[in-house]
Amino acid sequence: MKDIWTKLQENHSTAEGRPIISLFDDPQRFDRFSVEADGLLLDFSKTSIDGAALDLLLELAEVRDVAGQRDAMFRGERINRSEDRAVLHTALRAGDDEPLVVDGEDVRPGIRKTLQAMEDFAGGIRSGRIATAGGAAFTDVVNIGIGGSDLGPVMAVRALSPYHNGPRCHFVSNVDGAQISDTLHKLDPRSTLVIIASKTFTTIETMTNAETAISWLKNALGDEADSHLAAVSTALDKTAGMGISSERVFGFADWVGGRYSLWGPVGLPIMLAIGPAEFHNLLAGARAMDTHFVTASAQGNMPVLMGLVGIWHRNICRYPTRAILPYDQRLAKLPAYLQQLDMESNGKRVSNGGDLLARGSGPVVWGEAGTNGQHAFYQLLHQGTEMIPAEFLVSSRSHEPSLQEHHDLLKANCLAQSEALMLGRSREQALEISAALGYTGEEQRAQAAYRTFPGNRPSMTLAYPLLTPYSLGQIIALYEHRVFVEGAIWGINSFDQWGVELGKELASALVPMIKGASAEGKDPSTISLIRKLSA
Ligand SMILES: O=P(O)(O)OC[C@H]1O[C@H](O)[C@H](O)[C@@H](O)[C@@H]1O
Repeated sequence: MKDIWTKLQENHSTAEGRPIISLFDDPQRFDRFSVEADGLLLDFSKTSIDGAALDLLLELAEVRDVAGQRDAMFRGERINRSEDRAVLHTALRAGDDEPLVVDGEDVRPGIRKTLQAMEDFAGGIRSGRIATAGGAAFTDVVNIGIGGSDLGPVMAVRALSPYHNGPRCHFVSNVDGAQISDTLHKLDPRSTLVIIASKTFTTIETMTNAETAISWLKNALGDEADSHLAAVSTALDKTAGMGISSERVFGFADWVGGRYSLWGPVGLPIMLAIGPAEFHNLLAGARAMDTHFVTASAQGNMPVLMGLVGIWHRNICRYPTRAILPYDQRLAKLPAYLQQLDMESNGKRVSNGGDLLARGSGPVVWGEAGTNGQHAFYQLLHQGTEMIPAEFLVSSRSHEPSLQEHHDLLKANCLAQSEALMLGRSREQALEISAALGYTGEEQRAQAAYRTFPGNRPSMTLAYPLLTPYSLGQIIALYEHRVFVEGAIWGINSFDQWGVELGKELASALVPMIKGASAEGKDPSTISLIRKLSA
């Protein structure tokens, strides 16, 4: 019997060259190839997936037991096999009283306690009750962290700027002294709170930046610098070693992956910026998406369908990348956030069991806020030699009602792009345009070729009412679960990240060589580069 992958491949080959627009001969196309959940709409009708392909994809999800794997995650089973850990970021936003036992212990009371501690602290800083060494209210917060201890808060704080009513938040991630220097330069240590965020509290970039920031505080405040510090980590022994007092440390457990951690203490800058009540709305949005993911049938399940479209594009159409295109300037950091979420989770070449994968896994994820991207790389999307499935995000309403003209233009541009990608412009139309411009003969042919758009390029559009804490929570959780669905189908561990280790080890060994120690044993390229960089 043919396996589903073969059947999918055959479906694809048979339909090769069929215009996506022809699929709309089916008047039900939009309804069947879109899904709504709690105000969100995901339209994937502008893809080459037809009814038979969708049925096969749904069968694939069933054969791969996506639902069973999902339930195992929510139950707290140790699905992160290589690190022997549960995966329970969903528990941070569950708001649920039913016991959830991990390692013989109900984790719910601890989650509630930490959330309460975050609220007390954030509330205190925001009201001025927790004051600076000089007795004033903090005006600025600097979050020092990298990867999962940076990208979530950076993305969400920026996304939710209309809700900011707390201290200004700044972020330092890169070990490049330029970033911390540029950040601290514009701040006053006497009114600045520094949060050191690191799950492991060993990450060299964060530890180096933390030391620099602590010295900066100490130079201005002496022994009182401690009252301007807080930490977020799973390694409470290490935070104590840095001299951060325990009531300023917000812990979390190792069953929260770094790139899934903004729902707990790593989200402290978000709570400081928008306040505990709005932070709860962020959690509520994610919780609603969790409930949808757990309860909706596969046919109407947004993360499942989004994941299946991803599988179709990656494994059946063999497109190596996907573009994230938010028509929402406040989501400008979403592509960077999703790069870590998706590529660190699913950029794997071996299965959960340690065998080489038979087919491609996670694609390259990249993107930029629309409309800026239109004036940069969309040329390639429309007329380049690569096919790049595009994922548009756009809201019905904006936070700027007095600037309605802007939002109308934004929406029109978003829809124009998915339409142009799908429909393209035929050679006949292009010839007519060239003729109207006065070109004839060979020149008309060439001018028409420049103006021809092949079309038939797939896209999905995620539409949401307005970018609020609630809808942002829904959107992030949607993408988390989409990554989960794809990883479950590929049979990989989406929750480890061994691929980042080798570079870290080699960097530690190279530091003395950069400082002048012998580089003997290194390859000739590295030796020559050390010499050049030491000059
Ligand atoms: O939070 P930390 O322990 O400092 O880790 C920060 C980041 O660095 C690591 O190298 C991982 O690749 C990321 O998954 C992680 O988010």
